[in-house]
Amino acid sequence: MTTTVPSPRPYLRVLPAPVSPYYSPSFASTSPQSAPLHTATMSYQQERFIAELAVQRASILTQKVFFEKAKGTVSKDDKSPVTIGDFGAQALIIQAIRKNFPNDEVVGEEEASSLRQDKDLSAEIWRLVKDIKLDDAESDSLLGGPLASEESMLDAIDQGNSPGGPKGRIWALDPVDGTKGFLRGGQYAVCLGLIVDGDVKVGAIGTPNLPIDDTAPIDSNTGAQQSATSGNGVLFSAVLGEGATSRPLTSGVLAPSKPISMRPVPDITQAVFCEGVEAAHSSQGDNAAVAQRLGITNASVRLDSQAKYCSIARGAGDIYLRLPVKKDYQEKIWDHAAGDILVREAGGQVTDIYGARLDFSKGRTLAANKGVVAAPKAIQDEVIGAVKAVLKL
Ligand SMILES: Nc1ncnc2c1ncn2[C@@H]1O[C@H](COP(=O)(O)O)[C@@H](OP(=O)(O)O)[C@H]1O
Ligand SMILES: [Mg+2]
Repeated sequence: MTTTVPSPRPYLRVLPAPVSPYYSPSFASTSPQSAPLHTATMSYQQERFIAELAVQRASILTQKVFFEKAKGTVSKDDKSPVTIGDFGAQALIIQAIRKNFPNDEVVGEEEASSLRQDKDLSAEIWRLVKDIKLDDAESDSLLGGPLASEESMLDAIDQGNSPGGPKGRIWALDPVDGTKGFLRGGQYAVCLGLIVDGDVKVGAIGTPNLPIDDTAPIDSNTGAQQSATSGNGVLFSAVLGEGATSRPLTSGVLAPSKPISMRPVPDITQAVFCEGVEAAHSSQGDNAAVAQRLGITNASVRLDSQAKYCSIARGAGDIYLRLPVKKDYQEKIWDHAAGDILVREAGGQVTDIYGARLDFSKGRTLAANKGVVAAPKAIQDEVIGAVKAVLKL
């Protein structure tokens, strides 16, 4: 690295450096107006830091809801379950973005119209949201401190209404990705990505139910039987050109981070592939046919949410297959932005079924792509070849 690293500032709060040689602190400025830290090799550090803290704070809320029995489920128009976790986490994260990057737009999964109709649910979410804070006061105030009122919470949720597109700075936010896993008691993820002029630059993902140990093996039960004291929870992040990291989720200052990378796959038949739990979201039959064509004998690891991207990025799996079930389904940018940059910065490729990069410039959906295939760079072409053969592309 050739740039001068700015001296640590008072707001730069991470836990004490471990003995590990991997320690790499985040840098941020107190406000977007302060002296820019952006240099050729230090770009987006402030965005990464705020994204990590915001995801960490929202994860405190989702974990609280996760361990409560009644998750306040209502139905959206598309009948997918929405919980108080989704709404609360979206409000908290958008507040943090507005505080630090007031001119940025947000493409958020949720909108508050149904909440405005359901006063009881709105009040219940507000009771929860108003008490959520990082237990480090400085970190919390960097994110804007508590929201002022129930109305400001609803307004924050509605600020996730950007149409997206090819120009400007747009955050893609999935406050609780894998809602079905969340309700089932399995994997879910709090996901935030920054897209600049159509290209993902920053990603942060909180996975409260993944093991902290990057080398821990995963299987389809990973994340089941969570307890409030099981001590799991990981915060992943990446910046374009700066690599990918993981660190334990905490309830205050950021923990020290470690770099992560995909593992080499010298023999593709030994690869482990991940897919979604929900058969409606990707074709498990086609995924299996691709694996078979590649000679993979290991059973698939089924995980909800972008925990799949996280798992392959840290070498706990190798390939992520999301082959379409419905021809006309357009993947949503918030389901992939953070995972895309995480895997690419960990040494992988993320493409659609044709081998084309995901195109985040098309609005709220990946309108130019079909399905998702992610793998280490060295084997991506081989995987895409198998996908094309199976799908007869
Ligand atoms: N027919 C479909 N094909 C692909 N993805 C779909 C889908 N219907 C819903 N999804 C998306 O799949 C996401 C979950 O992915 P996965 O199955 O990998 O856990 C959902 O996110 P939410 O849970 O945030 O609503 C939702 O946006
Ligand atoms: Mg989602």
